[in-house]
Amino acid sequence: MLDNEFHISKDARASLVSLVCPKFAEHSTEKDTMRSLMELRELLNTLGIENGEQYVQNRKSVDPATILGSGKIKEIADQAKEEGSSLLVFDCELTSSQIRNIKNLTGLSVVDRCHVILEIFSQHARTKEAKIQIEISRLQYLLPRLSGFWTHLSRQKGGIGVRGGEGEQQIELDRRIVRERIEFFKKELDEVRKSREQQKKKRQNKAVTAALVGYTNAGKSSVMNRLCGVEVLEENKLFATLDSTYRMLNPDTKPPMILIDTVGFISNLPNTLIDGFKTTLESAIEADLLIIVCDISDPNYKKHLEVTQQVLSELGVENKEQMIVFNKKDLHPDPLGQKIILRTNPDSFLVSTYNEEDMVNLKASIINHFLDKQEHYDLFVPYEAGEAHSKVVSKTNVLATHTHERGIFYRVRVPKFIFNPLDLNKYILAPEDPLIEEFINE
Ligand SMILES: Nc1nc2c(ncn2[C@@H]2O[C@H](COP(=O)(O)OP(=O)(O)OP(=O)(O)O)[C@@H](O)[C@H]2O)c(=O)[nH]1
Ligand SMILES: [Mg+2]
Repeated sequence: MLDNEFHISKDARASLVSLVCPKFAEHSTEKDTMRSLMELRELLNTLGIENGEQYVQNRKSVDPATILGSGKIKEIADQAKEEGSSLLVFDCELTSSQIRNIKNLTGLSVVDRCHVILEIFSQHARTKEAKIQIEISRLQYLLPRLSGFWTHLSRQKGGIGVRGGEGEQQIELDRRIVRERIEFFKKELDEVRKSREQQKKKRQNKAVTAALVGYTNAGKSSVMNRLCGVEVLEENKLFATLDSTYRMLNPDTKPPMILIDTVGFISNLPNTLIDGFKTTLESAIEADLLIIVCDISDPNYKKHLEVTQQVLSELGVENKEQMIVFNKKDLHPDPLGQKIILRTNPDSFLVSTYNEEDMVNLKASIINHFLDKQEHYDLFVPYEAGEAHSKVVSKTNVLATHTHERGIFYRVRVPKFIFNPLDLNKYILAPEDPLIEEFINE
């Protein structure tokens, strides 16, 4: 059930296939396998594909030709056909020859977890950059697997009975077309990036940014909507958000504070996608603060945090300042467990996006986090320095002012990178200046 562009058809009914094998990462115990299968079901639901039975085999080692033993595969195929499935979805990555072997054994369409994730990304991308980036990732994923899909394609095109040689030629042709398309999209991407770089430069040093990151469906977009009073798409679906969205968190501070909503993470994210998504996550790489949102009501929340840290370290930002927001506390009615979680995770908050007070407090904490990082300056600006007064008022956070017969005393808070170019250094009062004492004690 793949179309000519190798998209998975929504009309397909899918049967899920997996294994428990001590030597296979993420599938070494029954618990791991089941957790991952649950997630695969969610992924298929997100695609709108009906999912049927799941079939799991316990194995000492992986069969290199067909992952599970060929006898078991045939048995699964018979049952899958009986339940009306036309698609086998393997909850692991399959090579081209594995896809081909399993397809030849079963006569069913065969896709893997990576293909499903790519399909969702492909459907949910909104901006031009994300669309191009995902198409490149999808084509790069397809390229080495074309021969695996090909018998299927030939059948779809009414090509039953094509001779082996003809098939090989066709695959070569397909590969060339795909390679050319990858090149084409890469050039397009370069163009789009150039204009984004320009926008980035405009933004730089004009605002401080915090990026909401974390596992898919944790509630990142909901936090963004509540804190910034906007309406970004929030949905009970995996990967509802694919493009970074920037929204003003607080326009009244100097510089203004901006919150960024980003694409969610997931375990077993294929490498081709991580590379592709570095672009989408660049906003997180550039952000001054990472706010990790975690769904505390999910029994696998620890695993989700682990995956999040893993992806962050793959992006090279694991040492950036972090804050953890444990969300959906309304679905986790265990006060003792909540206390333990907060104590074991410093710099963390427990919230529900449905709770207004929680959102007010969280917003204040984020704003204070930035303000606390700013430098304090005590300035004395003579009345005649008209422009300096307007710079102080418009570019810094004024904490206190006192008028004097010769000028105005200002106690301000502002990041160094904003203060230095303002050329106000000459008005800074030395800490021992008696004027400070006079004003502060007033
Ligand atoms: N019960 C409960 N549900 C919540 C809470 N916060 C968010 N949700 C729900 O969780 C689902 C996912 O929320 P999103 O904000 O779309 O999650 P996300 O992290 O942006 O997800 P992706 O964009 O897919 O990565 C939605 O159905 C929200 O309504 C909460 O505090 N409590
Ligand atoms: Mg989202």
